Amino acid sequence: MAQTTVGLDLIGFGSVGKALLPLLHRCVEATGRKLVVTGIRTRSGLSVATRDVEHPIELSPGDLSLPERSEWPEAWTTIESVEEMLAVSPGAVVVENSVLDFETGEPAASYIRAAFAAGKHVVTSNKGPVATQYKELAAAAKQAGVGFRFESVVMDGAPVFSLVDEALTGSKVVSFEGILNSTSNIVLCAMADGVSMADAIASAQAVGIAEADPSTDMDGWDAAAKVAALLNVWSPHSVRPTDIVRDSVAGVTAADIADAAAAGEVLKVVCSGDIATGTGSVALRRLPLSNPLAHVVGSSSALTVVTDTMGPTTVFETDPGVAQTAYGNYYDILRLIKGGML
Ligand SMILES: NC(=O)C1=CN([C@@H]2O[C@H](COP(=O)(O)OP(=O)(O)OC[C@H]3O[C@@H](n4cnc5c(N)ncnc54)[C@H](OP(=O)(O)O)[C@@H]3O)[C@@H](O)[C@H]2O)C=CC1
Ligand SMILES: N[C@@H](CC=O)C(=O)O
Repeated sequence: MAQTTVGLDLIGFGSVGKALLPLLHRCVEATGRKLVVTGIRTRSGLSVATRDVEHPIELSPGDLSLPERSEWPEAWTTIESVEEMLAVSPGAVVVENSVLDFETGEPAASYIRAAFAAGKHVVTSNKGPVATQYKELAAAAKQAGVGFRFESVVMDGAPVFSLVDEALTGSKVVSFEGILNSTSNIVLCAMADGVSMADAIASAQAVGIAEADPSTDMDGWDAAAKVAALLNVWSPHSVRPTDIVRDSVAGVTAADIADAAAAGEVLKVVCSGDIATGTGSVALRRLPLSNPLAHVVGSSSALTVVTDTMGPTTVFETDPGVAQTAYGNYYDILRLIKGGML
């Protein structure tokens, strides 16, 4: 019989992991199931698990810190590794929100494999595993009989994978094109308003949207990881971010932006992919104002998916922050519950 309370083991507890907590209470009304935290593993901060789903991990509301050790319920214990958390905790779902490694997808991909081996479902915002090892991970999840969901990997909580899976079910994707990296778009827009590149990067960091190393955004790797993830999920090909043709915005100057503006154009980083060939690119382009992508500003994103049934269908996401990424995690957990996996 389905458990009333569903435990979540959190790997990574940074901007996104923290933003997930305020959403958890909604689940009871949406599904009749209670979501609680049963473990948290970070690299250098919180590392704790409970042995009992009825004594979940509760953090101080203000600073999200743990209570003093002497006040811990008996069921709580410190953990030394992700593997130990998976073994100790009764959590049914692992929420993987550790940092992006666009070359190997590690260690996140290994954490996800360990979760599958422990019989746990996985939801993740981390592009690395989907961009580098998607087909292997999907096969491992299938073999273990658990769910593997990753809506936040592209465009945060906006429906991208579910658009094709659910709304456009029965359709085949032919190609896609869009603006998928918020940080570089924030920077290009701010520079057009006279802000320096360094200050613009700092503002993307301040809202928690830049990667841990912002050069991952500026050099196009985050966008290449998103293009690779879309190709891996929608095409028969297996690609990696390093296969995606990629431009950097690190060398863009105020003069480049002013030149484009003088010609009635806007500089944008445009991501595209072709399903038949499994090829993709992240290209710095001058777009005329007649192109709808020219009007995607700040952290906003847009993706046009061309399918064999509907032609182009476009999703716009306006001014997302980490709350929208966390919503993607929450959405994935709800889909596991509503799909009968939990
Ligand atoms: N922020 C956003 O808007 C979006 C983020 N994402 C993706 O979500 C993921 C999380 O992003 P965000 O929360 O912003 O990142 P943060 O940098 O804020 O947090 C990362 C967390 O991962 C932990 N961590 C790092 N390395 C390891 C490791 N080897 N093992 C276990 N934990 C580790 C960190 O621990 P410690 O603090 O101890 O170092 C920290 O708790 C990333 O993969 C990112 O690409 C996707 C869409 C949007
Ligand atoms: N660093 C990323 C965060 C979301 O994926 C971005 O800037 O788009």
